Amino acid sequence: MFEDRPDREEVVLVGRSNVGKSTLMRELTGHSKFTTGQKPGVTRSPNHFDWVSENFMFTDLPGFGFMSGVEEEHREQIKTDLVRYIESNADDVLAAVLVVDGKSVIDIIDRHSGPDEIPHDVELFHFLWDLEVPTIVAVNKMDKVDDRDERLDDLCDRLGLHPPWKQWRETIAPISAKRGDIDALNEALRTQFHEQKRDDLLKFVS
Ligand SMILES: Nc1nc2c(ncn2[C@@H]2O[C@H](COP(=O)(O)OP(=O)(O)OP(=O)(O)O)[C@@H](O)[C@H]2O)c(=O)[nH]1
Repeated sequence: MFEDRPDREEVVLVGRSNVGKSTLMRELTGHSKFTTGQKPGVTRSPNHFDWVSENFMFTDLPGFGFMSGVEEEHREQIKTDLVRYIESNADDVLAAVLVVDGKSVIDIIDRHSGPDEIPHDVELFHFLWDLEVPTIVAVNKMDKVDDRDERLDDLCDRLGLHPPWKQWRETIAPISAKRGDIDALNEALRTQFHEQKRDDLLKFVS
């Protein structure tokens, strides 16, 4: 299990290994001390960092899904830990950012879809929604994608959101963390927070 969770509200980052979570964390927080690299599965335990302008922190949770050289049993353990972490902290989790690789996500989802199999990304997305954690899918590495709209519409379709993707801008955020192009994600986070604050206020007055 993960330990030492600071008592603060947080935005959690989840996603398969090598989708660019550490690169994105660096962009979001301005911190430079993240391990990035080609080796899948580099991130192993949660990293907590403050967002520059807001009073909450980002938590980078370990990579899950396919990790070469990591046994199935260990991968399952990582996934179980991730699920437990979110379940037990759901009240303090302001939002979740599910990071996917825009170039490969559709292929990966389609390869793992079957009568007895739900792809990890899709499973996690629904799991977060069921927990009522506002969830944003950060579609990273868009600099490598040519058919942008088509790809994003396909992703909506796989996640059970009606295309076109443009009507889901508070949920689908195409970005390129490596190029520092994360405006769509910042915008989606702001929208989610405003909606949440409004809901809290409505609860308060009703
Ligand atoms: N083309 C492109 N490459 C990117 C982008 N973001 C990250 N990368 C590259 O993707 C690779 C993985 O990035 P990381 O940030 O280490 O990925 P991670 O998800 O933290 O990986 P784990 O630690 O395994 O969970 C690195 O080679 C990055 O340079 C992007 O927006 N575009």
